[in-house]
Amino acid sequence: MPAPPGSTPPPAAVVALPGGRDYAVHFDPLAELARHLREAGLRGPRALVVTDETVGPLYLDAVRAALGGAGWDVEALAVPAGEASKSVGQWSGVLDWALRLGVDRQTPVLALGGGVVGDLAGFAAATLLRGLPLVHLPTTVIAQVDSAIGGKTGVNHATGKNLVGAFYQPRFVLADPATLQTLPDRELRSGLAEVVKHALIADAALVERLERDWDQLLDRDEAVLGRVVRDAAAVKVGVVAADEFETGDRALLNFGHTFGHAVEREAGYGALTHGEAVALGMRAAVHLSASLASGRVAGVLPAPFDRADALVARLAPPALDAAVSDDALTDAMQTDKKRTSRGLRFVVLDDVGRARLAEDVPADAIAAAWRYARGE
Ligand SMILES: NC(=O)c1ccc[n+]([C@@H]2O[C@H](COP(=O)([O-])OP(=O)(O)OC[C@H]3O[C@@H](n4cnc5c(N)ncnc54)[C@H](O)[C@@H]3O)[C@@H](O)[C@H]2O)c1
Ligand SMILES: O=C(O)C(=O)C[C@@H](O)[C@H](O)[C@H](O)COP(=O)(O)O
Ligand SMILES: [Zn+2]
Repeated sequence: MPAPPGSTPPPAAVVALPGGRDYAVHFDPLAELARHLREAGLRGPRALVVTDETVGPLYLDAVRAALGGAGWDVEALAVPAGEASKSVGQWSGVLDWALRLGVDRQTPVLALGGGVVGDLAGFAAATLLRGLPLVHLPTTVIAQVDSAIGGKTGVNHATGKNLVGAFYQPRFVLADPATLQTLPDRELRSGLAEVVKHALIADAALVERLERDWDQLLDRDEAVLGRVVRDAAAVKVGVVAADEFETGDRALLNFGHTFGHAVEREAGYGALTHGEAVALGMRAAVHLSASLASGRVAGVLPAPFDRADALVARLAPPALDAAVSDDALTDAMQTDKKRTSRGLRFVVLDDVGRARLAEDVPADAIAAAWRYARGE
């Protein structure tokens, strides 16, 4: 939420990283972009904006206005909106465009949009001239609480989700809360899936507030949505600062994703939103958590998993396509990046607000989790 005139905006969250790579996550209007670039030591004068064909018409003028007066020379590229743009082909297209413009290592890449633009532009920034300065300007809930923070960049491959990419941290993140007001309802709900994920794995107090304030969130009450987005982003900031390269607890951010990424691949990238697939995946993962805690689970889940399940149900995940078999989905999970030589690893809940990794998960528990996600 923008700070009222005359008041001091709340301090930014800082992702603390070794090697002088700390960066801030600002919740501030896009109009403040030139100041944040200056304060981060970025001077240009040229800036490359990568956006998509939906977000560009909504917010590119605001970015141009913010930068134009401060002497920046802005070049912009809009890719088609949607998950299909997270492809090797689009990544290569961004490289072609940037190299044609004759960029140098002082040219920042500004990713204006949701997680698709952030992951794609971030990977282009990571690979152009072996690294151009990257700034995220996230405009979806998913991007403001999750994808713009933490440095995972990349694109999808037919073999699996996000299989081509790099860890590459931004110089800063500038999330304008006002941009969330133009999100379609489907995308708002989709973004709340990652919010619910952050709450379930690490923040029991946030679970309680989500349960209490859900209707106001769906109504986009600025104060309620603004606070929830900040708190969910804070979970990500903390996890990334503790484990940048996912050698330990960062894997917990993958709650619901082992199942969810398989759903995205089997449905065809873009058929479901990432958040919808993660919501379905969390339904399966909550069931798996209950199975591992209490053996075979029939009917209503035992406490505390019933509570986690009820929160996930508020996301109203779509039905899993009956034409896609559970075996196909289980096969698709084999490309998961958390896999080790011992097999798949799943993120499960021990309690609401507490998660862990589970190995050696029995095949029948996975099959039962898929059936539960289908509502069987
Ligand atoms: N890197 C990470 O850590 C990370 C974390 C979570 C998700 N992701 C990735 O992010 C992607 C999903 O992100 P997403 O949900 O933001 O998808 P997205 O970028 O496709 O955006 C969703 C839709 O909303 C539109 N849109 C964006 N901002 C808007 C606004 N303010 N007003 C109106 N329309 C707007 C977009 O054009 C698009 O059609 C997935 O590819 C997922 O794998 C990455
Ligand atoms: O930042 C992370 O770490 C996450 O796992 C966040 C996830 O929400 C996100 O979807 C991520 O891209 C998944 O990562 P992957 O390594 O499993 O592809
Ligand atoms: Zn995700």
